[in-house]
Amino acid sequence: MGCGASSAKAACSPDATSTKTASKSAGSRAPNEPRDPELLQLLEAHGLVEQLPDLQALGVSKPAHLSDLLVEDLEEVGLSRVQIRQLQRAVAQDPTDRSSPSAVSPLRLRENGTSAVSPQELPQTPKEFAQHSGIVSERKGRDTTHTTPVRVTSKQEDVPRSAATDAHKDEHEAPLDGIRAGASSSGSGRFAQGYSQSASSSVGGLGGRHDVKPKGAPSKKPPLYKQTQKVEKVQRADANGASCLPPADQSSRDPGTAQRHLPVLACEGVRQEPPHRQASQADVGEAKGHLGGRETHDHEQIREQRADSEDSRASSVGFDVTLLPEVTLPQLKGPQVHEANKEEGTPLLMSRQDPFGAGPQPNVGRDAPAPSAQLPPAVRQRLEAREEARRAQRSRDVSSDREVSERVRSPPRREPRSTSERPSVTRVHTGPRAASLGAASRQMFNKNELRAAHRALFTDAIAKYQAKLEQTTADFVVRSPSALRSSRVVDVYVRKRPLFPHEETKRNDFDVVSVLPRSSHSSPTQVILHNCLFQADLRTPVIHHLRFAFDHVFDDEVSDEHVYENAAMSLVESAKTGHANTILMFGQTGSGKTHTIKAIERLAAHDLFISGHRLSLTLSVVELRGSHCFDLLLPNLPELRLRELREQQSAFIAEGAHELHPQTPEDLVAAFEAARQRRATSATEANDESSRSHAICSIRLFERSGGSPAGSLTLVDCAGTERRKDSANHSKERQQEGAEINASLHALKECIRFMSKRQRIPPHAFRASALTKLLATSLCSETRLSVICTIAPAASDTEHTLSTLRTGATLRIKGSDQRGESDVQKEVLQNILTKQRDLHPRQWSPQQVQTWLTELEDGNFADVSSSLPTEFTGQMLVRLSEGHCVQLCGSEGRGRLLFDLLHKAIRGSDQSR
Ligand SMILES: Nc1ncnc2c1ncn2[C@@H]1O[C@H](COP(=O)(O)OP(=O)(O)OP(=O)(O)O)[C@@H](O)[C@H]1O
Repeated sequence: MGCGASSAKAACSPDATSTKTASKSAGSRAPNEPRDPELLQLLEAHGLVEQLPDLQALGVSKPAHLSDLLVEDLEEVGLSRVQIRQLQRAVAQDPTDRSSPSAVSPLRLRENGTSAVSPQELPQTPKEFAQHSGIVSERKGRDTTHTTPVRVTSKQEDVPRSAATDAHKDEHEAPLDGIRAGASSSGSGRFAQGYSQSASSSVGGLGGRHDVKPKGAPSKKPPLYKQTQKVEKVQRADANGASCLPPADQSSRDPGTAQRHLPVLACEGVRQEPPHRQASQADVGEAKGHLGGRETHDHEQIREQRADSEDSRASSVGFDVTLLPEVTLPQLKGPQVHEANKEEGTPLLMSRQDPFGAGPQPNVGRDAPAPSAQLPPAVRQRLEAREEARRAQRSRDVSSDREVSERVRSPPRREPRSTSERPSVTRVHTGPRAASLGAASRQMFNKNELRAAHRALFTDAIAKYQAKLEQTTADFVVRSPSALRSSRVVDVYVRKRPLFPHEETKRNDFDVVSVLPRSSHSSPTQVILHNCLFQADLRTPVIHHLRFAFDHVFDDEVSDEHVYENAAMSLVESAKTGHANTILMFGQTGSGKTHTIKAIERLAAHDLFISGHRLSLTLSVVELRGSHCFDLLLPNLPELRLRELREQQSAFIAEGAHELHPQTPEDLVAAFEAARQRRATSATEANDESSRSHAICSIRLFERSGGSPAGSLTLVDCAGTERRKDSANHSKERQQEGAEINASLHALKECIRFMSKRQRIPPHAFRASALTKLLATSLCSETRLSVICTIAPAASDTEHTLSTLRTGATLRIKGSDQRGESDVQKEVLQNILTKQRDLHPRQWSPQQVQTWLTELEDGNFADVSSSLPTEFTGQMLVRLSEGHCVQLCGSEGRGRLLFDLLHKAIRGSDQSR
């Protein structure tokens, strides 16, 4: 505490009256008071006789009084820490002092406000005691024996040992003894500071019991600053079985006399109980009695063990230093404490956040000294300074936060501006969003919008490229059909449909697909997709000319018959000779799959019956919608189950599919048409009559004579792959349909990838969709498969066309380039912005310099252009001096004229900017 003997008494006493009395009492011992032989003996034993007068001046007349003094007081007298320590032990072990029956605690006297009260004069019943103390409020109600807790300051050493023992024997007999036994030297110097006692339990007749520590226990205490944590530990240990708190309602009745609770920690440290220790033990004992408590023997052991361990570490004096602050009881309700004990088993006192960050602290009352007050002054000052700095920092933070929040709530007012003054951008982003402002303010362009916007630019470039291609086709390395055939997985054909007028007019679309070669005497096998793009600056157009090679590429002008003859007829013939063949239509929605397969069916129907009466055929048509399979040959469209054939691995059939036996080509075509009519279609953005399902027509051929199967032809019309824009305005069901279509086509592509890589498709790839299940036999190597990829030529369909071409190319060549294209040429077009503006002469390219010179003055300077090096740029041109010009032109007059014209052009360009 750092206060002197008397000041400590004043500071630590709970009420002013008792404090004054205590001070007076302490100071009433005259230095020339008759010397106590025991005191003299004690001081002699420690070589401290010389200090006797000083000690007497401090009010010490017997050994027990030593315990009333602060360590600082003893140091002032001239005692070293070691001597104080030894003295402390001696006093604590002095049995003679304890056994003095006549001894009355000076503290008690002080507390009671009398200078000398003999034990006989003390109240003998709780009620008397309460009335005697003068600070007890009458308790109304049933339990009138309970009083407001009283601070009792009688010293243990003043209490006869027999009385304490009696209290043990019979708690109800001697409440006062119990008080005495539990009384502490509270408020009397540092030795005893803070040790006050709850007398309520003993006053109420329940307490009086206390534990006496066996003699011989070590009595060292740790240094003060080390004991803060220990306080809590010991308190918890003591609290396990009992609460030393009195019923809260007692203390709450009189807040003005709120009792300061005696910390249990005070029990620690001395072998033969010093007053505070006994007081606290009495407290515990009383509280246990009050709560129907248990034996404290275990806790005693714990404390002893701790004291032992601390003893080995402690080096400073721990004579009777108070560590815990006094606790104001009204804040704690008895039942709460009881519950806390039951639940956690430890906390007697509710903890609060330690202001110094030293962990949980006991819950102290408002008028109780803060825990830091118990620390040494130097430590306390340090902590207080630190806390002050923290508080200042916190207040600074709070004020800055408040400023910010006020700014947010009420932004600074601005004078309203007129409409004309208003900025074009009204929304201002601040803070983190400002980072995205650039992106937000930047206009986002759609690829197709850019294509359409610069249609003329791109079509010109494509036309020039096509013209150039006509000349250089021979230079382009084209794999011969025979070379391709050797590595063929399947036959892949590409059919380009014409660009519809409405696409050109409405969407400003243009044709970006070129089929090569264009000569009539060789069949086209290449297709070039002109992918028109803009570079990242959105100013420089660029065209990627992607070239793909296929077995045959059908231009938009070719007839259906031509397509059939080149892509399907061979398979029809092959089927008639006993082979299994499949023609698969693949492509984006609206690209002409149905259109093409319709023509093939019609033409194949005739071819199939050409063989006369030798063959008969059956037809089944099923529709795959998602994972469902429906029979298209029956009007009610029954759903069919896909069953895996046992005899053949990864072969599925639509079980129970209806089979027709058309006898004539017309019957067959009529059956095809009927099935197509039943097929689910709907109008989409890309196609007015878009197929929303996959259709599989299976034609099985039989020998009429024996009925044995001759061959088969499977015609598959896939639903078109869709992009988001194709289904942007679709209903939820339609979008779901589109998702299922894309999923099944994705499964088909996976099978195709397997085919191109290792030929054998694993079963799990077939099982991924109903489409691949039914196509499993067709995708096997024994079956001849022709895939006709249909593509739309519109620039807005570029991405989709590219995907189709890549899939087809992958399918065609085993181990082909992963992306499918065999050649890519990138053509960067002139920057659209620089073209619109007049280029500054220094930006001219060598060609532009040549052109300018050639055209200047009607060709008057054409000879100059030929004399310049080919890499002569505009940058070099603008640096020409007059002398250079004269030199180049060969005459002074022409030279000066050239110089003037050049600088006229430069000035004109500067002015135009
Ligand atoms: N080569 C072509 N010549 C003329 N018109 C064509 C050609 N190919 C397709 N068309 C027309 O384009 C439109 C869409 O064709 P089709 O229905 O065959 O496309 P699709 O690929 O089957 O589309 P979806 O996958 O949505 O069913 C039809 O009106 C069709 O007549």
